[in-house]
Amino acid sequence: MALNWLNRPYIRICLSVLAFFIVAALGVLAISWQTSQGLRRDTAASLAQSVRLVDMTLNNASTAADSVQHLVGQDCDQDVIQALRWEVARVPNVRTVNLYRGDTIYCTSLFGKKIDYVSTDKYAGETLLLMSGNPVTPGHPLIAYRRDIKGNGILIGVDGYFLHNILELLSTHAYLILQVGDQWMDSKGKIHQGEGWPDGTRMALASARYPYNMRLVIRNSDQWRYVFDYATVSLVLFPLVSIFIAFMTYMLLGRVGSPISTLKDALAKKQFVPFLQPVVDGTNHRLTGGEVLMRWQHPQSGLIPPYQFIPLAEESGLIVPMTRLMMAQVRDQFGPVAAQLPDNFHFGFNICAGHFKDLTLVEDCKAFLHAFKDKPVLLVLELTERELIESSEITHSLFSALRRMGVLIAMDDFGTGHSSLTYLQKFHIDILKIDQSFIGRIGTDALAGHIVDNVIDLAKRLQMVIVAEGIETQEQIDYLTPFHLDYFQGYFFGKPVPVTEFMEKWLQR
Ligand SMILES: Nc1nc2c(ncn2[C@@H]2O[C@@H]3COP(=O)(O)O[C@H]4[C@@H](O)[C@H](n5cnc6c(=O)[nH]c(N)nc65)O[C@@H]4COP(=O)(O)O[C@H]3[C@H]2O)c(=O)[nH]1
Repeated sequence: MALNWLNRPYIRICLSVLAFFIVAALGVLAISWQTSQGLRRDTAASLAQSVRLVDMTLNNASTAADSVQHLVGQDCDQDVIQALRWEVARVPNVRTVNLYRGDTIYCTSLFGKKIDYVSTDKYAGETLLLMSGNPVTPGHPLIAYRRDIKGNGILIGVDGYFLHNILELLSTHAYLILQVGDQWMDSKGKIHQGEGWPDGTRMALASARYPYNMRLVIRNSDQWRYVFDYATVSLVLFPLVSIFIAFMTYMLLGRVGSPISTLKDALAKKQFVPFLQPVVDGTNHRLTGGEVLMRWQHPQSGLIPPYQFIPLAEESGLIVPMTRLMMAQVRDQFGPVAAQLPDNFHFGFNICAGHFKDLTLVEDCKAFLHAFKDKPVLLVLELTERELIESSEITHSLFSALRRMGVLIAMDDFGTGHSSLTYLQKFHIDILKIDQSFIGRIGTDALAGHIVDNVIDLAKRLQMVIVAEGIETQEQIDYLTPFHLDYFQGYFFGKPVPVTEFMEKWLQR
């Protein structure tokens, strides 16, 4: 019961929403950790790969330089020009091969003899220069490779197309650039000067062979693109898992948190079953009826006695449908074998104040008696003295309707409560059931015997049918016999048993 508050709708909704956000947050954390690790790994691999590919491209320039190195300082005759052109044709990625003296180019593969100025001081590490184009192909980027041999040397133009292809291919999840000195090329092949890279996490790798760096920037947009590309399943799965967990939380709180919901569930599954205890004639001890006592046939805990669930059932109002279930089960099981019941057999059902709120009780009693139309039985409704029924218009019309049908009313646990004579008369009580606590005192001491005598005496004066409950010993029977009570009930005659056992033991064949 202490956990009942968990069952309140808004608490259940709040906790379910909380469960949703906790699982979703864990999911977001897991996805972002997983993808950021993956992204770092992939971009580091791209960086290393880009350096390898740019090195390979520049190696071609170096190979071409090796081949024409012996021509450095020679005059620019046809053989030299031919040799330079031969390298352009032979070596991949190489666009031009030129010879220079000091700061002047004097022999080129493209134009043969040509005088042009070369700004040797702009070369990074005296080896590489990024250019956005040359006079022949302006706007077409290239990288110049220089090999200097004591003031003279070779300049090789490497096509920027290959380089920006490398950048483009390897920059799927980051902004990748090739940096030479203070110039850099982006993946579109555009040459920039100075800083100006986008914001984000930066990584860099320098070539071991040539004076350039590959740099990359992981932008926020890259992170998201990576998440959508590589964590699609998790992105779909985590919200679904979160919704499932929230749903389960809601359902479990509904069950675990509330014993009332557990009772409701048990009622829907018809786990409440009737047990019957015989009621015998006070003189000849022959079977005259049976009291229907409810048991909970729990799938895990086994048979649960009424004191563990009846109070909550009464408090929650569930006792009404539970009793209706008892009546229906007894009706359906005994109806077909009614012929085997002794004449005027009575069925006693425990009824609490909650039943007297509307007229469905009348309908239930009518249906019950109808099932025994070929071999009529008596129906006794037992009201406990501890919980008195309030007198109202509806209770009076209910009692009148019940009386018209021949239903008998018994006052259970007589002697323990506070029912007055007026009360007993107002509700037309037919039967008094002397509480077992009085019967249990028989033979214990002289004072106890005195109290029992008085209760029996009071019951007799009220001139009602009397039942002595809780008879367990022969001594109690011997004590009660001279009082000529109408009925006896107790373990001495029989304990409450399941319907089938009751039928086997007590019904005539
Ligand atoms: N020690 C001892 N006990 C004996 C003896 N003879 C009978 N009893 C027990 O006394 C109780 C008699 O029922 P109750 O006074 O109506 O008291 C019932 C009744 O108030 C309530 N109850 C049981 N079934 C229902 C039901 O269907 N509806 C409602 N509203 N209450 C029920 O639970 C109470 C307890 O039921 P049970 O545990 O079945 O306990 C039963 C029965 O097993 C005996 O010789 N010695």
